[in-house]
Amino acid sequence: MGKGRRMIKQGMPAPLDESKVTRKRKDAPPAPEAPIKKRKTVTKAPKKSAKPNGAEAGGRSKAKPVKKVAPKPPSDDEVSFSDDESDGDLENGMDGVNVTGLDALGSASESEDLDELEADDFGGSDDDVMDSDEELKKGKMWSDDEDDDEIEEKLTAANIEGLSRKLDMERAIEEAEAQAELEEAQMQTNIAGDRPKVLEDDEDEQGRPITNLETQDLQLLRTRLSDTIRVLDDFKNLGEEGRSRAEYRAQMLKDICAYYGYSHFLADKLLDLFPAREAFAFFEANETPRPIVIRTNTLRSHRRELAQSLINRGVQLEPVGKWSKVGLQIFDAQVPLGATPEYLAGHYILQAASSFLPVMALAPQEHERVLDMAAAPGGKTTHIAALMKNTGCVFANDASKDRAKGLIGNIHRLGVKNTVVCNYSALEFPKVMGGFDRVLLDAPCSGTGVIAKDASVKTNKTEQDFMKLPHLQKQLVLAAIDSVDHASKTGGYIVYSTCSVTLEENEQVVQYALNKRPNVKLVDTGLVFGKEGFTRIGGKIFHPSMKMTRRYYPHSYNVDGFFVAKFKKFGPTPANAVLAQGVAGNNKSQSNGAQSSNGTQQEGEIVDNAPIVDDENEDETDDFGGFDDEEDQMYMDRAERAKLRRKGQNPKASAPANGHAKSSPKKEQSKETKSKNDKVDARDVAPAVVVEEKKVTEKKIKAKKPVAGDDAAAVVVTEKVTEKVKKPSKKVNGSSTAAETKPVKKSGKRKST
Ligand SMILES: C[S@@+](CC[C@H](N)C(=O)[O-])C[C@H]1O[C@@H](n2cnc3c(N)ncnc32)[C@H](O)[C@@H]1O
Repeated sequence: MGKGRRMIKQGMPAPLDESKVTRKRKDAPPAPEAPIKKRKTVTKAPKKSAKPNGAEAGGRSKAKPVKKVAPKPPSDDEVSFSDDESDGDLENGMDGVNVTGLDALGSASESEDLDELEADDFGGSDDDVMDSDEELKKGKMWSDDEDDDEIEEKLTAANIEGLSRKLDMERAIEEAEAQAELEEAQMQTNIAGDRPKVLEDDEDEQGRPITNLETQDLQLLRTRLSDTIRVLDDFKNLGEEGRSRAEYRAQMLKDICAYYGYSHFLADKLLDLFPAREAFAFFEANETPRPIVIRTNTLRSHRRELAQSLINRGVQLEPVGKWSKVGLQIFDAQVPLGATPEYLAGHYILQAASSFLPVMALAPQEHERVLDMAAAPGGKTTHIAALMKNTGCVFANDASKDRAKGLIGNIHRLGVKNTVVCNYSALEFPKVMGGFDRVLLDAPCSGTGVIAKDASVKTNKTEQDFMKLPHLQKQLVLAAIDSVDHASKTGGYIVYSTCSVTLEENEQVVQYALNKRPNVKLVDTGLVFGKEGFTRIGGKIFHPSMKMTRRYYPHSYNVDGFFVAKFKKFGPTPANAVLAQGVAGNNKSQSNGAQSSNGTQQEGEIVDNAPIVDDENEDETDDFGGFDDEEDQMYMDRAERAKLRRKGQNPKASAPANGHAKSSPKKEQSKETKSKNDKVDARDVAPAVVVEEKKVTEKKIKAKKPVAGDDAAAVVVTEKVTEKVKKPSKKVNGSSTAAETKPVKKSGKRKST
């Protein structure tokens, strides 16, 4: 038995061991009161145990140590949003999609329910809790960005005292729980090596096994679950004769539904992701809340100063882990964390640890232009702005006007000054604006990674949701890719993230993007922990580079379930992208594509088409088949003439600087002898040409739907907005394309010097 999950450090844990899986607290014996150094703030009272699915565990009367109630903070993402937010706000394809109560969306967000702060979660004192003086003196607790020499004991002394008292108390509770569990296991579990009798012999008239086990008998259900897992772990030796693995798996599925209260459909989907034992750990971890974490807002404070202030207010905390320089894990708070003076002054934001990860992967740089496509309530936007030190420009967009209000609130509270809030469906990008150095798409999702926070996900997700949501996510990820400037000097990156663990919303979406956009490739996220994305699972095969994506699970890292993928865009968006989608799957190479193991293509995984091309061998093929050399040359020549005119020279009198004669020598070249390099030049030069055509206009950045009165005014700025330049139709592969648009360089771009 381990310590309560709220005490387990977030980040890389020890390998999974069932004995360490948090026991359901309903099973916990009454807390031994005597050995505990009782603190005034911790009240103990017997509490009725509850079924994991939320129902009362009938008749079971085991008491458990009762929670210390911390005042609930006005969770930053909940304050301003109504649950009944109209779907009309979520345009384009969101209708009828059962997105996890948007309040819980983005584990992301800061919706930890502080009422959950229970005393019995503060257990344990295992090694990974850094609380010793030794470590403190070595300066291990505070991150590299802080001056180690200044990690004074005075900062931590109060904290340590409180922590160690709590640890003593929790250790006693955990030991009692562990002992009870051991005794129970000895009584009820088959002795290792025996073949457990798990499957029922009796069958009903239709030949289905009759389950005699009362589903209400949680204890027996749990025992059977653990026996089933033991058999599945060692089927050869422990499986009953004449029984198949599938039968055991079916039994496990049934028991999981009964024990944890999942729909059959969702439990089946989640079970498919893991080996049996790990699946059990996953379901189990979803029954306990993740630790409360705050992110220091470095625009207004330093982590050390913030920690000191909160410790002075009686908050027990420590750095979230070495992987973050700004996170603080809260173990106990005697003040409402959402109403401290530090909170109100914007020194921190309540934010789940996993929500740091996409922004860390995005790694925005100072002076860049960054788009956060689905930004509300702004946990990640404000993190991005802080990393950029309020320089450059962040466009924080959300389709929900109500949620955008919360986003604006957070932006103001945290002192963010480089951000423009907009209210579009992200599907409208890059039409609204393009050419970003980096884009974050923290996509709307089913929330299967945040079940601990929103248990309704267990039952309210339907098969339709897992069709509609991925469909939207796929469209959004293409919009994200198309909004990035592949030629950005500092960036050219797209990060896609969800707080879901399903394949449909993660690897399949990423694979779809790879298939549809051969001008992107997956790159390392730079995150120091996380499991590799799947390259092969359940008959599905994904591109080998998928292992560069990262998966996070509650049972592995004690963080919300999460997925992070990082793309690098290395070529312009194919002019014929839309056409390519139309004819997808017909032909050509599968270099980015996925195939099922039997070689058949699967929906959303396969499609196209053009091969991936590295920057280096861009000259090998015209990947997108959409460049018209003559037309490009015309633009280049026109740009050259305009440039000369600007310099006061007569373009007719002098030859263009690039050596092309006015009449374009390219026209004289035969198609066969055209250099492929010319095409690359054309791509590079084309945007500048458009600038010459003065198609960039000065506009008010569209807070199309004004979002929040006075607040909105503060974040709406005047910017130069990209406009599209209509290009004439042209032939691609012999067929006429629709009139295409060409992204235009924005002269308003504020670049790093
Ligand atoms: C996971 S939440 C974003 C959390 C946010 N990134 C944060 O860290 O606070 C997903 C968001 O997507 C928004 N959304 C849903 N559909 C959208 C669309 N088509 N375009 C833009 N935003 C959308 C929802 O309103 C929701 O706020």
